[in-house]
Amino acid sequence: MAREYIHVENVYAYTGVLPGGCQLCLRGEKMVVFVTGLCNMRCFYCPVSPKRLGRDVVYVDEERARSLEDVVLEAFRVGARGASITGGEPLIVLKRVTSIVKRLKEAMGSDFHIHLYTSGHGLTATTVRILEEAGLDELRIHPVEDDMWRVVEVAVKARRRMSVGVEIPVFPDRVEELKRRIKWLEEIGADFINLNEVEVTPHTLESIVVRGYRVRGYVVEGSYEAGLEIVKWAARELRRITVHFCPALYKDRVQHRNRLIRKAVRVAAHYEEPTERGTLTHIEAICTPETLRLVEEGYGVKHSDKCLLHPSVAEELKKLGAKAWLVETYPDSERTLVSRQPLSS
Ligand SMILES: C[S@@+](CC[C@H](N)C(=O)[O-])C[C@H]1O[C@@H](n2cnc3c(N)ncnc32)[C@H](O)[C@@H]1O
Ligand code: SF4
Repeated sequence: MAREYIHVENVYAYTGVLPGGCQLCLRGEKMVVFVTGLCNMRCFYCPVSPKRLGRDVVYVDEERARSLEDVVLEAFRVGARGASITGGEPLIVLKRVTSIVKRLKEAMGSDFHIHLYTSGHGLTATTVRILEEAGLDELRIHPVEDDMWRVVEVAVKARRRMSVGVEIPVFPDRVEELKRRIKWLEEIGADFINLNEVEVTPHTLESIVVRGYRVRGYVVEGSYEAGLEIVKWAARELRRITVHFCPALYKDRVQHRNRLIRKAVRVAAHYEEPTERGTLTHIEAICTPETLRLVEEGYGVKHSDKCLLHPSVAEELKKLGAKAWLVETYPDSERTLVSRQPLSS
């Protein structure tokens, strides 16, 4: 009998039980810990920004982290209920990964769900145990070369409680090969495979196109249809393994936006208003006796020669003819500017 198959256009398609990490990610409750930009692979489709790839730097969401405590602080700040650890190749800095996993579990509680991405390069039964003992909940392997698929079997055999699966971009000319691989994954007892719609960035465009793929917008044409076909096939043919397809539009629009919204709501200062896009707005006004009065009444703060005020006083400022701007920023610690418009317009 065929299994249930769930498809919400541009959100997801899956059969089986969604991996724990994906369930939290759907709600924007996972923070992303980029543990190093170092990587010994050279995937032609690698989406990691050239600003990070090859550099041994740590970021949490979009913030640079310089210590373990920076990572924990961000988890508290955004109210994360889990984390995904990625890179570069996280296993190159295994010690850093285990310290982060242990510290996050200690600070956020044992229910805080942590998954790790790896190409599997250098992954052995010992590494799997080390990761599991640190508290890792889920391992997602991206076998970059044909002979690296066997690493998945090593991990499945070595794990005791951790969930182990594969996560790879799905190229439209590899559907039949992937079906064969997924059948094998089910046989060896892997828990899931996540198929990503292939994303294209300005720095991978050329290397993707020279291999004969067509690009539409920022994805490889046919990747969406290939992902859906594989999920439908798995619902019909397989019994146990979860097969999940994650469209790029969903990742970009929903996942990222939900994460920003959660962060904006948590970090907003008393003069900032979170928007439904996950940004923050405030009013920047030249300090005058009137705007300083609004500061004293609790609507804002004085910042050098400017008053930063809550958008709820916009109408009053317009009536006063105050020189002011409506400012929209991202909720990051730098408050990266999105737009700045005169209030009167
Ligand atoms: C960028 S990698 C970094 C972690 C690790 N080096 C790895 O390859 O798994 C994180 C995830 O992105 C996926 N990925 C890589 N290139 C992609 C692309 N162009 N589109 C969508 N997903 C991609 C990988 O399969 C992996 O699951
Ligand atoms: S293994 Fe991961 S980080 Fe390294 S090049 Fe490939 S996709 Fe990029």
